[in-house]
Amino acid sequence: MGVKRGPADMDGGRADNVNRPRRDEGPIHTVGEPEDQDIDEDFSGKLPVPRHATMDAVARAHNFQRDSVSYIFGDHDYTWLPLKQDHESRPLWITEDGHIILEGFSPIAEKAIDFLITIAEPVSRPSHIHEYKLTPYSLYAAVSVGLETEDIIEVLSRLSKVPVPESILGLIRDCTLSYGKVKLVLKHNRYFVESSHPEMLQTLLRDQVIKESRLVGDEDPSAGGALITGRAPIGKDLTIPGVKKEIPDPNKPATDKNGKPGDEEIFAVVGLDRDDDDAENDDVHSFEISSSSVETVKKRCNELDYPMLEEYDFRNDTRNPNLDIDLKPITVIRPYQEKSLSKMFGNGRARSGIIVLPCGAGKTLVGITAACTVKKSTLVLCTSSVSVLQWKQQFLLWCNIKPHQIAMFTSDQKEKFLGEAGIVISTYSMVANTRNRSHDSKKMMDFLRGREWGFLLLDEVHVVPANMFRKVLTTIAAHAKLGLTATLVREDEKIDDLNFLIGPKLYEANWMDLASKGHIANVQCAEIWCPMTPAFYREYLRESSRKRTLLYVMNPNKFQACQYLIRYHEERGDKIIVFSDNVYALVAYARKLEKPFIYGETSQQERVRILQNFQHNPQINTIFLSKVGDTSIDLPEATCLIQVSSHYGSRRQEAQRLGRILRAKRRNDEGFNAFFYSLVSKDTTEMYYSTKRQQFLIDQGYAFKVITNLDGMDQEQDLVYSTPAEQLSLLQTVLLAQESEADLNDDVEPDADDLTGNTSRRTGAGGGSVFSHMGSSMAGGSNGAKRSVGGLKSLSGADDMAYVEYNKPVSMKDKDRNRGEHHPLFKKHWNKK
Ligand SMILES: Nc1ncnc2c1ncn2[C@@H]1O[C@H](COP(=O)(O)OP(=O)(O)OP(=O)(O)O)[C@@H](O)[C@H]1O
Repeated sequence: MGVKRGPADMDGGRADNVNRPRRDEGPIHTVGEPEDQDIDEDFSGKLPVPRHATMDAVARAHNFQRDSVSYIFGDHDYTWLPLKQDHESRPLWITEDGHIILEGFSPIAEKAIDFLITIAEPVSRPSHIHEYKLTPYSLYAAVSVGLETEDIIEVLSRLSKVPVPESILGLIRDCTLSYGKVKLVLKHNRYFVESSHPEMLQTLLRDQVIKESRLVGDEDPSAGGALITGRAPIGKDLTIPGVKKEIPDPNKPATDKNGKPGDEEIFAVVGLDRDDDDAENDDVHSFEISSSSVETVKKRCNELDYPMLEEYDFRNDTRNPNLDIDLKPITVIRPYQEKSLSKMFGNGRARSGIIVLPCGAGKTLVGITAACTVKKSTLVLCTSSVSVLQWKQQFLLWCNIKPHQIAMFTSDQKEKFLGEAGIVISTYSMVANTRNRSHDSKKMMDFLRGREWGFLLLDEVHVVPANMFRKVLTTIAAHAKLGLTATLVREDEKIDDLNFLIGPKLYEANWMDLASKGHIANVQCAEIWCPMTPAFYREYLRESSRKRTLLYVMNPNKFQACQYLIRYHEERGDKIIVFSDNVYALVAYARKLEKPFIYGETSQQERVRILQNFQHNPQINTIFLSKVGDTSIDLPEATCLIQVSSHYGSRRQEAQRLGRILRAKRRNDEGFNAFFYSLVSKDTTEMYYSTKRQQFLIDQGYAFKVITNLDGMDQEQDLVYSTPAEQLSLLQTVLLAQESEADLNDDVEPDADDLTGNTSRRTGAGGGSVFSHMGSSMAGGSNGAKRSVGGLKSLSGADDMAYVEYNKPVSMKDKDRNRGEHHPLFKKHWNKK
């Protein structure tokens, strides 16, 4: 996807073109800017022929005339689609390949967004135009949260400016008709494939793979492998009380004459749940499978188009003892936290799946509230022992659990809870590790393995390798699983694995939406281009690739930009975190600028001392952190982040880093903005990586302003490395440094679990959004970067920038206005103020 390019970078001979980011790779591209000339020249007025031949044929059949901007859209020029007569009152287009383009400014956008995130994957959500994609998984997720085939089709038709293509209708029917009819149920520590449609089970059993996974004999030897038949569990009293479902008329406009939302009943299907009337009266049939083949069977069922739904009827589970746990009366969950949980507990049972919330939006409390709802023994798995401790503290903070009911299982602590039910918090590697277990660990594993867990809470699911999940899931028998993450992106493109290992994505919050409502901070993002000094650049062109990294990170102009930004923001009263993945640079910068720093080898005592000073001492306003600070450091005082070196093209790391300032305490102060700067050495490979890294955040609607010249820096006194002699001495030091100093993978927490593997050098293909590759004019203003000579004052909102619109202070009233109906399960925890 993206901007179509002319033959092989025709401007390759330009002097400033060394390692220039490709135009179609990211935000350093604004349609209409002089830099686009090469594209115009390339095409010399001729319009490119789309690669998608069928699409083109259809376009021709519709007498479609391409216009002067068609080339920007390439294959994604859908202007030929026949519009309905009253299209202006409808907010979206849907294409044959399942892309949905939504007008974010439509009066019914908010409701349409609720519907779309339930049925489709958000691809890109800048302020004015959103892009979504329908996929089989997103449709499974829609069914699993209660939507039905015809509801999806009808609402989509009502909202669409164009007729919903036949291929999409087919996709929706194929993916939704059989989904949810077959369930995976855990009973008495044994797994059963269950359905009220015996013919479906018979079909599955005709498959060789499933047949081989079946355990025959236990249930009734005389039946010779016949299905087990019983009554369906009754869950009716737990469903959301009657929202009347009326099938809406697809031809009725979505808004009324005044452009206001028309009849709201079309949206009633969102949040509506399958009623279990049918199931209640039905017999259910099942067969047993072995626990080791659960994953194989799930995968096979997906392939056979009978994806299994995992639900846990926890209220009717009398076998597993209840856990006396509830949120404290003072705990108040936020609207989006409630919404995400209502997707999980929609029909009074617990569905397994993944909830995606931005960094700092309170995933921990979502997990804890889910545990308080299930009220059965819970196992929480996180990525490091630091997080284990934090989870325990958060449980004790938010709910009434007694300390003896909550146990930790790490390399240092191997506790069991007292009583029949309780909570264990551990790390993925403690549970997945099979080698060299100590005696205590073995005993603890027997404890974990020997019981049924009501609830398995999986933190930071995006970082855990699929094979580690497999080990965990085959070792631990859990009824309901909830995965939590902020960034459902992986550079190794293994996200789909999570769908069948954990379950579908149940909910994904919109970052911009939460920022505009004051739940996370507004952030101004900027990429600062620091020219390499001639001497550094000469060596950069000459050196091997590893040394090159050191040269562009240690560029004296970058040092100066960093120093200047620190001064500027300290004077404004900001608290600043400077990130450097490269430890050599981290130490060099921090020492030169006389600031404290923390990296993998810093002792726990020293860390605590530095962090406490940063939080409470007005003299310590800047700290330097290596990647050990990417996650698990909660510093709500921080309001500015400067990145001097980062981990290649990792979109996830960029988002996690941004997360450090999203929780800023001052976020609700009038006009408050947090700042996120990436310092990038110009004309080096760093620019390419930087562009890749920003992709995820751009898809969330963040705008990266590219600043090519920091106003006022040339008049600044006492900047470091300001004389040629100092710069030369720095260059010599860098040239004498070991090549290994350029490594980014050697900085590990002493007790960290190596979960990530080495995905660092792999860079993902980006988010694949049509809009993220286009200029701000296309994406509604807030997407895409604008190259400009920027002053810092203008960055703080003085200029007419796209992101000024996020500066509005948010009153509590505004926040309250967005409340809808509450789910009965969480009503008592809902904001009582
Ligand atoms: N409902 C709430 N009421 C008050 N404070 C809340 C609520 N939800 C979350 N918080 C606070 O927000 C902050 C961020 O929460 P948390 O650490 O759970 O975020 P997170 O989503 O896990 O972030 P990350 O992905 O960066 O780890 C914490 O200080 C937490 O106490």
